[in-house]
Amino acid sequence: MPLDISDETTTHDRSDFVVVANRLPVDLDERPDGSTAWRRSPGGLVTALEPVLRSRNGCWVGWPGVADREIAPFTHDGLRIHPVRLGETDIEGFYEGFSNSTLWPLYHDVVVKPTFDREWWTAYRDVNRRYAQAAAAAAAPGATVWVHDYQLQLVPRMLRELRPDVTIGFFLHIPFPPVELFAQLPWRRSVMEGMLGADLVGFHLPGGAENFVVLARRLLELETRPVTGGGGEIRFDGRIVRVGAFPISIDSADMATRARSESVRRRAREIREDLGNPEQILLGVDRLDYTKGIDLRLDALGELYDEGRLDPSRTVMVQLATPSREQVEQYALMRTSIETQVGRINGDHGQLGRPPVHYLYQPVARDELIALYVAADVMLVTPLRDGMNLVAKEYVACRSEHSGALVLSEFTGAASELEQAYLVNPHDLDFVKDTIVAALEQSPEQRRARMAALHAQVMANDVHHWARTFLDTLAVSGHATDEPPHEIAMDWRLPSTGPFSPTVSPVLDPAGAPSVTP
Ligand SMILES: O=P(O)(O)OC[C@H]1O[C@H](O[C@H]2O[C@H](CO)[C@@H](O)[C@H](O)[C@H]2O)[C@H](O)[C@@H](O)[C@@H]1O
Ligand SMILES: Cc1cn([C@@H]2O[C@H](COP(=O)(O)OP(=O)(O)O)[C@@H](O)[C@H]2O)c(=O)[nH]c1=O
Repeated sequence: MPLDISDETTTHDRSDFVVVANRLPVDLDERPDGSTAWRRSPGGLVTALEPVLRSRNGCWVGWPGVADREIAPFTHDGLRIHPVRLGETDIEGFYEGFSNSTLWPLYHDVVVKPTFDREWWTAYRDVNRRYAQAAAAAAAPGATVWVHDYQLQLVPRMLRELRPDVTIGFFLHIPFPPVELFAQLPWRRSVMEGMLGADLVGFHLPGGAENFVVLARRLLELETRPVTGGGGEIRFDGRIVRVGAFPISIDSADMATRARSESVRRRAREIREDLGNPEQILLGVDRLDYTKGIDLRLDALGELYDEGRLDPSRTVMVQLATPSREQVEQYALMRTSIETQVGRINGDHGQLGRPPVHYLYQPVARDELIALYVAADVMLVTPLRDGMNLVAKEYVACRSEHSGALVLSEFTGAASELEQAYLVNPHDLDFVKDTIVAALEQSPEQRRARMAALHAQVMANDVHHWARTFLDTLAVSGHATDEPPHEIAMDWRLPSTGPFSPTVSPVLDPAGAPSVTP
């Protein structure tokens, strides 16, 4: 039933632009002495959306990262925040369970086996309803509400029921899987219908958009129309839902400016000294997640030292791993396994005070991270699957002088744009090893040519461009009526599917015959 928004006493607190995401941009840090402070939340979604919200003066609806805290709306560092309360059992069923032990592995190519649990689904549905209610309360009449990511796929439809007056965008930050994988989900129909509550559904890559349209046709038997270049239109519930690809990015100019600052340059020199002035520094920067391929790059490095192809006194590696989803079993297992690998390499190849692998399991502050990007000669980004991977773009943005090299997995969204990187299949260990050596040994001319092309790409396609193209398309998509789907110019699409198009369903059926029963 639609929500009554006529209450004059509350409408002044409502926003014309509302971002809804599982996490707020800041987490509440509860310290052992009982004091609290707000600190930046982990992950690329926050990195990307924070500057967008800041420039559009909207409000952010999300969870403050701790259980059972009732916090009234407030402003933090110029950002308007609307916290959503989650209890311990919500966190277990909705966040650790359905979001991160069902959807996350399913959408990332079942890198680990997803668990299908009916109680988690109930928790997911209940918590999605709470987010929809919070968004409905925060949105001004006729507002634009932008819902984000796999944790909140039911929110668009629930929100539309509460607030038919608002325009709703939905963006998925992780890969959207092919039909064969998605069809495993027992609640596949409800999830699809939840997302179809939006006026515009966005993905990083055309492959994800195409998978979604194919599913709408085959699973829900909806009328769809593909649009040249990926995505399309879907007729659902008397409306036209648009679907497209919008590759996310970073605040490139801000990153480049910070990287050029004297304080960051000085810190980069100190880091090199602290590491014992090695000739070359390799760098990995990830949330500690089994999708990121940290283990694979350590395997490659270990073998290169074992075989004498790299000298541990001349080439060292820094691996930052932000703690992530620590209550989920697979993450705890991955941590143990990575730390065993680091210990093995350092045990075999280190000297007193000179470990070849410098490993930190802690979040690292922004300026320290940028100094590490500036110090690193080769950046290693080797996920098995990743929606985008902003770390790759951040490293490139920091290389205004066109130095350094990026080794990048083909299975990241970023690979479709960063074609001048050293692209690798992370499963091909010998190729990864050869590529790391090639990146370290590249000539200054090769280095400059590759990095100049990469840097130009990232500087020209920043996060403001991403937000603008999505929101401009949403503005013309909102409240589309039930006319037959028509050909539209998708000039906001990604121009190419990149070197490898991993998420396109191989069973795309132009005739549209449903082969999956709902
Ligand atoms: O909130 P957490 O469970 O701690 O996880 C952090 C975020 O991880 C994921 O990030 C994704 O978004 C990035 C920006 O689009 C993209 O570059 C990356 O490839 C994705 O993995 C997750 O999707 C977010 O919801 C989380 O906040
Ligand atoms: C390790 C580390 C990272 N960051 C920042 O986190 C994001 C990571 O975004 P990405 O898209 O690469 O991947 P996920 O969203 O995590 O799946 C990026 O902006 C990093 O700069 C950080 O601030 N501090 C850290 O220690």
